[in-house]
Amino acid sequence: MTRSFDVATAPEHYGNHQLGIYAQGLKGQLPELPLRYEDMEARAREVLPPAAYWYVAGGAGETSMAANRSAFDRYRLLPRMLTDVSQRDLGRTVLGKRQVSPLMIAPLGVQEIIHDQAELGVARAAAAVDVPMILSTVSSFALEDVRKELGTTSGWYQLYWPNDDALATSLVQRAEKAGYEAIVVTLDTKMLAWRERDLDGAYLPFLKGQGLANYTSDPVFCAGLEKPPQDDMRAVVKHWSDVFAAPARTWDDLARLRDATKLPIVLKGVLHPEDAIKAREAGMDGVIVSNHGGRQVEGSIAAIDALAGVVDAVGARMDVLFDSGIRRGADVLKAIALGADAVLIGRPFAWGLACAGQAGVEEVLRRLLADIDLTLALTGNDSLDGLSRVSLAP
Ligand SMILES: Cc1cc2nc3c(=O)[nH]c(=O)nc-3n(C[C@H](O)[C@H](O)[C@H](O)COP(=O)(O)O)c2cc1C
Ligand SMILES: CC(C)CC(=O)C(=O)O
Repeated sequence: MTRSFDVATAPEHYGNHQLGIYAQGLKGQLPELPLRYEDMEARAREVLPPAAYWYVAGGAGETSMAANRSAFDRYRLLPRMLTDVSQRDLGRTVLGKRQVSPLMIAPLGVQEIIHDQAELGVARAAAAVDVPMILSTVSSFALEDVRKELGTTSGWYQLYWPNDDALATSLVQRAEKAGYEAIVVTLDTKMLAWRERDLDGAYLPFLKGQGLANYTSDPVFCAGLEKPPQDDMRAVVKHWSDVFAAPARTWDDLARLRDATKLPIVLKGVLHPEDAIKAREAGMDGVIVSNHGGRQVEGSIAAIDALAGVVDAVGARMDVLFDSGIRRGADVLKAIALGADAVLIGRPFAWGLACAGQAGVEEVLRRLLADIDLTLALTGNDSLDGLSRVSLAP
């Protein structure tokens, strides 16, 4: 068996020198990035303006966000002993392509509020560790520019499906032309939820024109403006808010989107098994089980609790990915044991970006990979593909 995550990419942290991790102290590698997730978030809170910090940290209320974490504790790994774990394989096959690990970068909008490098820095970090990146529609740099930074690493494009079909087609076809390998359509954000943290500070970065690079670089979007975007930002924001929300969309509309691109389409924000079946019937290639990190429906089911139901409904026929609450290696193993093909990393990389830009994101991903690998070995497994529900306590 070949080891697909090459630890040689992080020899000073890891590899066959695990004792070295402790001797050296990972903190010394990047002092501005604390090791524990909570400390990393606390450091990000110190460096970010309060409104930006809360935009990332906040949810629609607090309980679903908390449940995304506490629900993980109800699933417990059941380690096995005396198996040969000298060679380990962290690879996963997603949409028919082998990835070196199960990690993907989740689509996070307006990264310029976190760090000047924004999506360009994240793409460079993703490329350094070969973790595929999903780029948000509401990004701070145009999708073509971000794609270039990824080099040979896979990129997927996340579509916020506008109410204008011509604009949707234009965005999707630009993504296809730029070399993105799949389209992710986010379903759970037909409108922004009641988010007290942002309402409190009257903070919505898009209303200041942030995160609109994919729109202002789009010919169809610009055709709806009287002046070039740089000459009238207020008109850009007004037009954006007119096209962004599409509350009337239903499953029937997917056929037009399916016809607009040859790329595989993955629906993000699916929690109900019957919606996963509808996705399959509509010719979709995968679903992402997610509650948007607790940012949309306060009181919703914890995402990890929705995973097994969706896997049982469609897992044999389409890819099922997962996000919302992944913070450490054990979380990744649990999601895979429950049937996820891959997992998306959200807020952890945002804190890495806030604390140390590209280097911070890279470090977050490397640490997570090291933790996944160690947890895999210590549970007696030599490959993530070998995990199943028997890897969890009954
Ligand atoms: C600041 C922020 C911005 C986000 N922007 C988007 C977005 O543009 N498109 C999207 O599909 N999801 C977006 N999400 C949701 C993430 O893709 C992902 O579902 C979520 O972060 C998972 O939760 P976790 O980060 O707590 O693990 C955003 C999340 C955050 C925190
Ligand atoms: C434009 C948005 C709705 C961005 C987003 O997905 C989020 O803030 O959660």
